[in-house]
Amino acid sequence: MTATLIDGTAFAATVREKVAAHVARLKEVQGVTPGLAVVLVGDDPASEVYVRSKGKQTVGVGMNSYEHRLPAETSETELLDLIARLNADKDVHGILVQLPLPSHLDESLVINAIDPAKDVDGFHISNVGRLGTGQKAMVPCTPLGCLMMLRDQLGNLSGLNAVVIGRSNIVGKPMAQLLLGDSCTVTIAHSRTKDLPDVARRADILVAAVGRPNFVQGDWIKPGATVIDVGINRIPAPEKGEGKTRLVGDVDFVAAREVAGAITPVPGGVGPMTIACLLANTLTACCRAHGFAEPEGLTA
Ligand SMILES: NC(=O)C1=CN([C@@H]2O[C@H](COP(=O)(O)OP(=O)(O)OC[C@H]3O[C@@H](n4cnc5c(N)ncnc54)[C@H](OP(=O)(O)O)[C@@H]3O)[C@@H](O)[C@H]2O)C=CC1
Ligand SMILES: Nc1nc(=O)c2c([nH]1)NC[C@@H]1CN(c3ccc(C(=O)N[C@@H](CCC(=O)O)C(=O)O)cc3)C=[N+]21
Repeated sequence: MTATLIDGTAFAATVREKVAAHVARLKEVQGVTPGLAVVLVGDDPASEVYVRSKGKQTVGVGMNSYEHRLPAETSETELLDLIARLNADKDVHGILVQLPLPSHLDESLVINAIDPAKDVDGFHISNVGRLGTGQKAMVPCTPLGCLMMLRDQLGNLSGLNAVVIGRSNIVGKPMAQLLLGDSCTVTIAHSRTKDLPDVARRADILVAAVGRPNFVQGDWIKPGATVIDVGINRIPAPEKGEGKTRLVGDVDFVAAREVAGAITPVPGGVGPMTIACLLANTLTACCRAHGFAEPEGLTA
């Protein structure tokens, strides 16, 4: 059996359409345009690409995009000053500080300086606590996108065994919280997990967020399982020419698609959904800030 491909590119386009329709209504009825500020410190080329793509898509759904590019040697005080200004700016409903930050800047300190109501990444300690206690939160974009695809694919997730490989604050942990929120039986695996292949084989839902190319093997997958590949790994692709690279996930896709029931590809899976969910979160933050009705189907 060959697995169903979960088309993240197409799904993300439907999310953006919903966001765009809601934004158009807000502008017409309320005279309010949601705004997203993205802050990039330094000139990491991969981050450059993502930030540009975010800016384009933000404008594409009718929202305002504010890009702030700061030099790598920006001081913590300068960055905190900018965040304070964005917190106070009523035209800015969402703030995203692109990670990783240069090593002289304290990531937790910077993230926790963002107004939690504008924290569209969902990384602020108050949003993390809210998610963990089942209170209304801003939910991290990547796990939110994964949850949307899982609900669409499987309907009700209740009672399913979910295994998340990876325990980072930005993907693994919030993913586990969301799956628990949908009443899955959740296991979080990581680099110290014993017998990882056996743990993975129990999963009806397997989420790989490891950061190692083709790490999850075909025979780690329970036949019929739904596999979500979060990994974005750039590897050499000499077949495309000297010095060329290509993107692969954390799952050995060719082997896995023969065993899984459904699987997300890389590229074209979780990545596009992450950006679509960032736009959805900005719209949600704008609606909450103004006391407007929230969009349906775009939150956890
Ligand atoms: N598609 C998207 O939108 C996004 C994709 N990503 C991608 O997802 C991947 C994960 O990102 P992120 O969570 O930030 O990564 P981190 O490096 O922060 O976390 C990786 C996790 O994988 C675990 N791990 C590493 N090696 C092994 C191993 N041999 N066996 C089991 N577990 C292991 C680590 O365990 P331990 O904690 O024990 O060290 C850690 O918990 C990356 O490829 C990243 O590029 C990230 C964000 C968004
Ligand atoms: N504060 C913050 N929030 C983030 O959400 C955040 C971040 N920092 N730092 C970096 C990671 C990574 N990330 C991705 C987003 C989109 C794609 C994406 O669209 N990928 C395309 C391919 C893009 C390409 O070709 O390079 C795909 O998978 O199809 C990938 C990765 C968000 N991150």
